[in-house]
Amino acid sequence: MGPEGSGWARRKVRAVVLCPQSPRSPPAFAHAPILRGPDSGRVSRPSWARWFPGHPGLHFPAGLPLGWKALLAKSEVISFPVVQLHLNRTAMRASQKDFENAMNQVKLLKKDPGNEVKLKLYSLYKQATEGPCNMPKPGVFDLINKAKWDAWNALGSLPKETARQNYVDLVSSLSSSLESSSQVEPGTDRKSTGYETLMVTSEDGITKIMLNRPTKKNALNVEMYHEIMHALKAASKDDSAITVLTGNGDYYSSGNDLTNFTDIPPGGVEEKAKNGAVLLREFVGCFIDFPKPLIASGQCPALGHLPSPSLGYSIAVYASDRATFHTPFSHLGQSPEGCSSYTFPKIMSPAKATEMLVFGKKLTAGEACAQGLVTEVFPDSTFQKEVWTRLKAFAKLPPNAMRISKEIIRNREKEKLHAVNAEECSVLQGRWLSDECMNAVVNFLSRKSKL
Ligand SMILES: CCCCC/C=C/C(=O)SCCNC(=O)CCNC(=O)[C@H](O)C(C)(C)COP(=O)(O)OP(=O)(O)OC[C@H]1O[C@@H](n2cnc3c(N)ncnc32)[C@H](O)[C@@H]1OP(=O)(O)O
Repeated sequence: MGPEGSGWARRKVRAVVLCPQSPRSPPAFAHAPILRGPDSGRVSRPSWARWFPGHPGLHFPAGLPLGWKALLAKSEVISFPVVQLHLNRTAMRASQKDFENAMNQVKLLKKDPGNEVKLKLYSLYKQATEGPCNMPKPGVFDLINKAKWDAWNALGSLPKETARQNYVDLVSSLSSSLESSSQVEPGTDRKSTGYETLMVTSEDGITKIMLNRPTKKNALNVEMYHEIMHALKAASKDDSAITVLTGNGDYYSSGNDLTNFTDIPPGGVEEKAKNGAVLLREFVGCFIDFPKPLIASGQCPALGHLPSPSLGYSIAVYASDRATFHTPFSHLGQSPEGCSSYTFPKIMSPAKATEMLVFGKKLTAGEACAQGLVTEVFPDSTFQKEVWTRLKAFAKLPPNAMRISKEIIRNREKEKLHAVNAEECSVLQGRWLSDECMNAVVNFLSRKSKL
């Protein structure tokens, strides 16, 4: 079926990829060339699409290793429909109808999302409907209109369709975070800090960093990696006593966003793998160096690599009896990261760590607690109440004493952890260039596999 076929129109859209090079950079798709979609007018084309063969004007990038070339060439012959399907689904973006639905959803929000979010909604709405800011700048004393103008103007030349998609995504995350009371922890809507992929709040001596891409199961796209690092650095300097890491929605996290693999820079996949290793090393380094008590609070399944740093370096891990812990590195043709190759065998036992890290065994919260990875498990129904009562009590303890105690517990290991992190990232850099990894990613993206 061709791109204009009705099957295309009915398929769901996949996430588009962000570019890893610059911290807090705008999404790569904001600058991508344009394709025409069946029901959404002009839609941006994912930058990775040009590396897939079989489409007019698509070619192999310079520096593509033989293994990948062979695989891509093979997919041209035997799996062309898969690649075609994926391109099409990605190319389709939020339709006018999705946008209108989102506008109606905003009116139905039961809680005020706060001024910062409202400004974001306003600016995305204006950009989506009128394009770049076209109003004269209000005077300095016209505070409200000036704030609105600033927010809209800050979107620069973001394409209308990207603004429309971002608006729909934002409303969707707001709906799930503000409306789902069982998932929302105290303090969630008190302070929004302008992050795209996180909700960060600070209250009662506790800074809470909540992963906030519930529709993508909190998969870590490149922006989220940078935002988590930014939030951790800010939390290490703020006046809170403890920091809590948690996830919004029905997954704590689904690990690395596998679409990260599809945004190939001009230097080819080798440059991509190198950038990924640099990013991961810096990301894990932030956890190693984080000076305050860090508590991971997981009510839901955690998958992939966020569990590794969270489990390895948190001073405490609280889980509900619904949570599971899964590090399926081999399934994805990858290898352990987040220092899990060092911390897991120490915390659990080499044999149990092998089951988890090599064979990808998924642990229930109870099993993870019995293995020492999780501090305590609570019933799902009372999880939030019990954990937050405890956290609030911890946050009243003298902060300097807690910081110094953490330091003395962890500092002897710091150098070792940084060395392990560097080694793991270097091994992973090689794995990302392997056919095993490429196959696993293609299988997920083409919907042939899930974990
Ligand atoms: C800097 C580099 C670091 C490298 C080291 C990292 C290693 C890892 O993290 S390994 C782990 C990678 N993660 C995965 O392989 C998980 C893949 N996801 C799944 O298997 C499933 O999505 C699921 C089991 C997590 C949930 O299944 P289900 O409840 O059926 O939900 P959907 O599959 O429909 O997911 C909804 C939506 O979210 C997208 N999504 C989920 N996880 C990811 C992901 N990791 N990467 C990209 N996208 C993800 C999924 O594609 C769906 O999107 P839409 O189709 O657009 O609705």
